[in-house]
Amino acid sequence: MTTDKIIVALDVPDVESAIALVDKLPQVNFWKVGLELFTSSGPTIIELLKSRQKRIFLDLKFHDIPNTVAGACRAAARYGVDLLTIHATAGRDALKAATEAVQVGAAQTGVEPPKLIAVTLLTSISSRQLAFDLKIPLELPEYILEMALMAQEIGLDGAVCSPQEVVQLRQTCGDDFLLVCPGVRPTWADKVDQKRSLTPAQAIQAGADYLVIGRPITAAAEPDLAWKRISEELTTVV
Ligand SMILES: O=C(O)c1cc(=O)[nH]c(=O)n1[C@@H]1O[C@H](COP(=O)(O)O)[C@@H](O)[C@H]1O
Repeated sequence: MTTDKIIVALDVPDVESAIALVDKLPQVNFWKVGLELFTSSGPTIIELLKSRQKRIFLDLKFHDIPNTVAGACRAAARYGVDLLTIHATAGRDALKAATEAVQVGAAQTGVEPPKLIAVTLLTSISSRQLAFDLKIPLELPEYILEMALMAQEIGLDGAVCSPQEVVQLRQTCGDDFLLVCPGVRPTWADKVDQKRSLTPAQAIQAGADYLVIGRPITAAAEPDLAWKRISEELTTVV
């Protein structure tokens, strides 16, 4: 089912709000725990999601020296989550250390290692910001491709990119490389801080493996209605 490709971002301040949302949307099978929720509540939310048989994307976007990243990846992999993020800009050595560390961590608790995916360039960054603020001299699509190819060469399972880059990355990185896309906006939702977005139907059509959607659902007056509208949109995708 196409709705299995939607990961809903649990960007809420505490466990109580998170679980209220999870219970309000029983049809959602894949949830993302990110920096806000994990920083406020720690692994409790992981246990609660697991007890409800949910899949989990632990989005902690590690970005540090290889030794520190490896330690964090070992710890995260012990939880038995499905997806885990690291910034590609942590560099080649940190990415390599992370790929080894998730195997070690998972083996320590006898769980499946998470798919490790590299954030290529945050979807809140525009071409202009890439050039003028970050001083990256490459064109944005080329920069994203370089980040994804480095991650793939090192052995990561996939990349986080905006839906606008999916066609190019799919062509170059092939079908086995996971492409996880935030920055997804139905036509009726506000883009807010997302700079490189497409609609859910366009993102799936482009070839995204997963769509990460937060506020269009979680900040809606009626989250279940928002989910239903997105699910209906996706039924139009062939
Ligand atoms: O790694 C991510 O999930 C991520 C990467 C990125 O480049 N952009 C991005 O928005 N995200 C996450 O995706 C979610 C998007 O949320 P909404 O903008 O509310 O749909 C947030 O939880 C972000 O932390």
